[in-house]
Amino acid sequence: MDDRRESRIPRPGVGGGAGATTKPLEPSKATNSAAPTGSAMDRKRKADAVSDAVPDAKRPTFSAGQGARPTRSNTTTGAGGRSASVQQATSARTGPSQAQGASELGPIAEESWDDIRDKTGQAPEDVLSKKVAFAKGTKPERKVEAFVPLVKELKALGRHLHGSNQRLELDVEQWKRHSAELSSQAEAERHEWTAKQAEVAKQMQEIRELLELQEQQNNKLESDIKQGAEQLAEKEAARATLQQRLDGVEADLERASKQLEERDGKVKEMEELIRTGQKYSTTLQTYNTSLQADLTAEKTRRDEVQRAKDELQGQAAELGGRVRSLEQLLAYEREQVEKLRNERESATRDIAMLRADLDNTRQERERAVADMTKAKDDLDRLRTAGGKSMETLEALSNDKATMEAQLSMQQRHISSMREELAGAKENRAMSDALADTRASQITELKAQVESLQGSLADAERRVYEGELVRRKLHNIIQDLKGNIRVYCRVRPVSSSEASDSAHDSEMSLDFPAAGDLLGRGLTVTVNGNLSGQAPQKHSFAFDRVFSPGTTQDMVFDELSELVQSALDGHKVCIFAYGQTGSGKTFTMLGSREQPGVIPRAMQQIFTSGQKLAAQDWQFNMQASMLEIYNEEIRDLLSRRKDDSKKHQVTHDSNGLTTVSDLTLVDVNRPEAVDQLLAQAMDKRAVGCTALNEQSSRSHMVFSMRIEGHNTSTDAKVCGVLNLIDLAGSERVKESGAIGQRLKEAQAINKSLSALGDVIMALANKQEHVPFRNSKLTYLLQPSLGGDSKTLMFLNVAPTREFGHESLCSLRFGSKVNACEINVPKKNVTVPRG
Ligand SMILES: Nc1ncnc2c1ncn2[C@@H]1O[C@H](COP(=O)(O)OP(=O)(O)OP(=O)(O)O)[C@@H](O)[C@H]1O
Repeated sequence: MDDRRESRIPRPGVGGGAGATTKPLEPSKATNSAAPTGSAMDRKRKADAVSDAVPDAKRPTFSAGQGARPTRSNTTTGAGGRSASVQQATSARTGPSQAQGASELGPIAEESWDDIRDKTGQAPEDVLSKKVAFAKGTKPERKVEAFVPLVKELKALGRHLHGSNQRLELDVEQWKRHSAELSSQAEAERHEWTAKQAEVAKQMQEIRELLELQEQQNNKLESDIKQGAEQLAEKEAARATLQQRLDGVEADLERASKQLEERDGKVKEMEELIRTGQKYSTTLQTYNTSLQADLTAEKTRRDEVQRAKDELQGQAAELGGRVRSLEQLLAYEREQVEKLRNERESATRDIAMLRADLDNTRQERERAVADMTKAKDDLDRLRTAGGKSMETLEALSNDKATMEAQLSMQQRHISSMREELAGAKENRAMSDALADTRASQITELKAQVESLQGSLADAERRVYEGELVRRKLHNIIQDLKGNIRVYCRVRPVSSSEASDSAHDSEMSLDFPAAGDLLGRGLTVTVNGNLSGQAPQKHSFAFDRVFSPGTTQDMVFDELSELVQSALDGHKVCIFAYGQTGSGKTFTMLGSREQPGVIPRAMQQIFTSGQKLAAQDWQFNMQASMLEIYNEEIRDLLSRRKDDSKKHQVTHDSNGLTTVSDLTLVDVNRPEAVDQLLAQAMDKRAVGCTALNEQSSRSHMVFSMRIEGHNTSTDAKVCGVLNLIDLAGSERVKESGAIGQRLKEAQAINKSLSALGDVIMALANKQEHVPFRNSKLTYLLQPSLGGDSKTLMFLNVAPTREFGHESLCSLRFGSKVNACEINVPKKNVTVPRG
């Protein structure tokens, strides 16, 4: 493009007319072209400087950078030529005037300024400033002569200047033409440029758009890359965390395996636990499939267990009977053996006597035989002597006959004795055999008795285990159902009720003696409202029913697992509800001789905590105690005398409750809790009512926060145990309350009624549950509507006198039992690393 433009630019100079074209001018060439002009040209230009000064300055100058414009060096390139042409042109145009001047001045006018300058080396200024001085008396012709060279010079200079002027005018014209040409070219080029610019602008726009697109894509790519990098970093972090966890798990595994090695002795126990856990997990899986089916299955199983239990108990009773009859048989057999042994001994004695008799008889016989032989000998001697008298012979014959009779008698006797002896021997053999048989029978019976005793123990153990399984399954079902558990406890008839005829001490409650509802059901009989109306029976079933004979120990046994779960990180809430004087305080606090749930729970928590220390668990426990009296919270552990502070209840998102400005005491042994309880009981509002000498006039809340940390696994648990003794509901009319007592009773009844409303709303699954209607319900909110394991003791008085109150309480208990709360949740943190 530049080349094209340069080629169109006219170049003034020698042979260069207005339309003449020149070769494109390259800066290097332009510079080089100036060089060969040599110093002579430079000198000439210097000499021209004065004459050319003005016109040259007015001439357009070009620079190589402007392309089309010839540079000064360009003009220099053709300087010689241009000067010559200008001179020629000038001389051609100025010819007449010069000729005219020559004609006036004669030969003076023929010399040109260039010649003068070359000859004299003068500059125009030198000529113009020349002064001519004459000595006095110089002749005018001399003076004229003196002026002639100066005039010549001045004329030559004048011509030169005129020529220069004409040359300049020519140049100006040329330049004007050239300029017009250039302008049109420039205009064309400008159009071209504008079009090209537009095109370029369009292209630029396109490029810009492309760039923007590219930019957007780049940005997108960058953000993708950034995102990818972030994801990568996240993944890397996750991987690192997982690696850490893996390392941690590996370390844990290593530690665990070491611990396993160390705790080899506990393996059996753990295996047992694992087996039980597997059993539970199988059962739980079954339960998860269908709770209802599981419930039925559980009922069936429980029935089966119950049947099995009954059967086993029957078997046990039967086995016991059999054992007893076998023992009797054994005693009889022993007697028989003893008898036979005696008989055998007497037979042995008889045989010895018979043997002695036999020996005697044998000796007598031998003697008789000897006598007979002697008599025979005598007879023979007498016969031989022939002379013996007939009398002697007869006498001898008689003797012989007698002796023979004696002999045969003795022989008979001997044979009978022999028979007797054989019989006795037989008897003895028989009794020996019988004794052996009896002895083996006795051994067999003994083995039987032992095995029966074993199976009896086994059956008893199975019954016990079945009962344990039943209870555990029941607990699991309760947890799965998320119900509030209800244990009903009936207190015994008090001595005053029994002795005072003013009281109707007849029992209003019955308990099933066998069957499915054994230990779970009860029936209340209430007198008809109208006189003559028959008493009415109402049956109820709860998670557990404790009849009046149940000891504190037995009651606690039933809830110790629940208490234990507070150590495992659960929130546990146990509260006692019932009419005044029904045994709530006795159940929760008890007496020194018969401690209740709170002291026993503390004992268990501390003992279990100590046991768990062997497995590297450390526990930190904090207790607080408050009472809600006339709808105001009071700190029972505050040591301030005038504790008029207003306490506010707040619940956090984890369901943990905080009461502002409440005294928290670190406890690490049960005795410390005993002291706190004693201190709190001193402060608690208690009064005497017509129905209870030591009636609690406030709701008392004992709260213990248990934080556990396993130093080897870094696992953490945070459990809460809330144990609450509510004030008793009462009929104001019957309690005889007036004044302050009346106000207290009204506040108590109001808050209990608010509790009833909350329970109803929960049971009916209402959207709004009015927890905020009383301090008590607001405080219990996480236990009633949250994820606590909650148990309510329903305390009931046993006699007909309180039949109606008992019926109300039992109905309320049924409602509570049907209340569903969230499934209890453990608050456990297991380390990630
Ligand atoms: N299971 C029980 N065995 C023996 N005595 C009991 C039993 N339950 C309650 N009692 C006795 O009955 C009386 C009233 O019991 P308690 O004070 O515990 O009732 P309460 O429900 O707390 O009454 P209130 O609501 O008025 O405070 C007490 O003397 C207590 O010792």
